[in-house]
Amino acid sequence: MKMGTALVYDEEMTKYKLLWVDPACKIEVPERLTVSHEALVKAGLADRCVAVPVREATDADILLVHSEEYLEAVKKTPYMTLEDLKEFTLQYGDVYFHPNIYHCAKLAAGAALQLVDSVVTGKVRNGMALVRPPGHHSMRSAANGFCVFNNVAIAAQYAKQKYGMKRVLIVDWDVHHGQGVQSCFEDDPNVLYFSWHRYEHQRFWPQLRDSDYDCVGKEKGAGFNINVPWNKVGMKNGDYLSVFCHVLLPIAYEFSPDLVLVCAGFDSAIGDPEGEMCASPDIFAHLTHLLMNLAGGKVCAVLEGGYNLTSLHQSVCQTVQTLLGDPAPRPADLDGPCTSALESLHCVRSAHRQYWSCLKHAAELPSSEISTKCIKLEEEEEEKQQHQKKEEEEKEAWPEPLKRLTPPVRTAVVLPDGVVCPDGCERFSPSEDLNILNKVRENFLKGPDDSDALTTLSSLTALVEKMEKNEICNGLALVRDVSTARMCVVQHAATAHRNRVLMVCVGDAVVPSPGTDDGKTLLVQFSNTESEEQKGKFHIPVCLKKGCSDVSGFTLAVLGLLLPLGYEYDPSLVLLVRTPGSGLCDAAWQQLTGLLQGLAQGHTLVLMQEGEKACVGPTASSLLGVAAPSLGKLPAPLPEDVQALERLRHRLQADWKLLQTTAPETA
Ligand SMILES: CC(O)(O)CCCCCNCCCN
Ligand SMILES: [Zn+2]
Repeated sequence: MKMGTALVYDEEMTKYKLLWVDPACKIEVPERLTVSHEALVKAGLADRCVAVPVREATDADILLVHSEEYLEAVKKTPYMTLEDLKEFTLQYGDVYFHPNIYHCAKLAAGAALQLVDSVVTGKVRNGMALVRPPGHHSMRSAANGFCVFNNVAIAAQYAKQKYGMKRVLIVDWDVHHGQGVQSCFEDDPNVLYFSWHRYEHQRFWPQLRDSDYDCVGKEKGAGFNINVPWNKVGMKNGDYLSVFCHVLLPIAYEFSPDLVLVCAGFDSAIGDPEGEMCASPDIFAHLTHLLMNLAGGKVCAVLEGGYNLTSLHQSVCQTVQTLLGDPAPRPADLDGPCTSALESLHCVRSAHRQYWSCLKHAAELPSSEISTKCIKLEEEEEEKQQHQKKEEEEKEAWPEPLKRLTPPVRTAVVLPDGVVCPDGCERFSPSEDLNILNKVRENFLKGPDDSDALTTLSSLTALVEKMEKNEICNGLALVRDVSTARMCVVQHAATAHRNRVLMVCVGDAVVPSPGTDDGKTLLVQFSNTESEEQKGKFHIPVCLKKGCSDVSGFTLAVLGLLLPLGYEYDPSLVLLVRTPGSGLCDAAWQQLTGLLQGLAQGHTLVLMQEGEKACVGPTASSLLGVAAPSLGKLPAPLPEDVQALERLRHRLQADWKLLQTTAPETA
């Protein structure tokens, strides 16, 4: 499977700027590109990428989205005087022209197409295009919001036309609504457009009614346009992750795209004067990671906005480093979604219930139609506070994202002699560490002669040690006795260090509750056996009617339950245990293994029964960072499973805030 990350950049795109006074446009400066590229170079990330040259988009490329008259009009701008340029600009909103902007706009669109070519032809796995002018606001016949040509919309049409891509997902995490993208694809069921954006009940630019959650697409495209309006500023990492886990990912997996395009705007990060949000730059490592198992990993990120030069370059680095396959940093102290975000979440899920089976049984909008439209009153008086907030914003400070050091060894394996070590992995040699051997001997060995158990268990203990020291990223062990191995790892990890271990068990073997409910271990078990006894906060049995053999139900449980739990729990180690009889297909297993690596800095330890030899290769592939195979278009999950998950989420959300999908009952 092809690895490699493309980086498309050319300094020519820095060679235009605002030539007159216009407060609305002064934030869109050439330095946005130079600081981003220089940061990638300084962090040693640019060198790790495959440099892909830009090209000019041709007329034919541009006409995939824009009208001839618009293109002909823009073609005249290089020859205009300053006065003509000002005149020409007046017909559009919040955008400026420059003698060289037409050239740069062709390069920006061409860069996106070069990126699509590199990814779709398999030259690289994924990539990022650092471009300006941005694109997602430009309309078929109009420039808008610093945008001239709609880079990502052109890329999507290009991918469909040139490569016969059936389904394209566009994720727009820029803090503004990409109305240009929405209008291009709103009746197209082959392009799923997702956007969140600062909205404040239509009071924030571009103040469009069509940016609200109830604009779901038109005619055949109904359901394929997802708008998540932020009606308050100050949204944080927990708000963003909730929307990914409870809206975007379930629908994206059901849609099963052949290609993922990202309108990668970073004005949704903390410090940005436009967004006024509070999400930290490292959240983009997680947002990127969560998309990387879709479309077989074919992810193309194209820069849109981002106006705080510090959070911009930090966010760009977080994104590119994740595309390169480096483990994401731990998501520090996540809060649950705020009330306003929950209202938006609830409204979006209700608006899309009828289109997506993953949402079919999402909480019904009460007859009072909790729309986010009626909360204007209280918003007015809060208006003033927001302005004071703006002043504070200037001094907004946030910690520099932690260095994401990649361990020297990516994947270590503990395998019986007869099993070959998968390519790219490193066989982990048994430990000679005496105190480990003695501890294992006295705690876990039954008979004295159990030498190969001693070898296995001491190797596992040593492996956990090396993961704790970040010398090894992740591991895989094929063991005779999974339950003893599991206890050995949990006991070592939990006592030896101030660890939290997330244990995910897949299969029907009954797993005893972890010793205590002290929170040192969170056990989530997927099976088809209904457990009668009431479990504590840290033991969550997920019962699916057909167990893990039903990919749709399993995927929904992973995305809407396991991931939010995992992010909120924020473990230092993920122990993924597969017991026989899980009925889980390889692709679903690899999706699970891939997604879980967003936690614990990628420290995932997979334990499998010796009999599961056939699963070693696929598991190793995911642990090495290769994207999991696509699950294909997911059929509807069993209604009883969706309802069971809703009930489980409802029961647990008091303890686990990231499981919430509706606002607490307003008094
Ligand atoms: C690519 C992008 O979405 O970031 C462009 C945003 C355009 C914002 C226009 N209004 C600016 C008002 C200045 N206070
Ligand atoms: Zn923006």
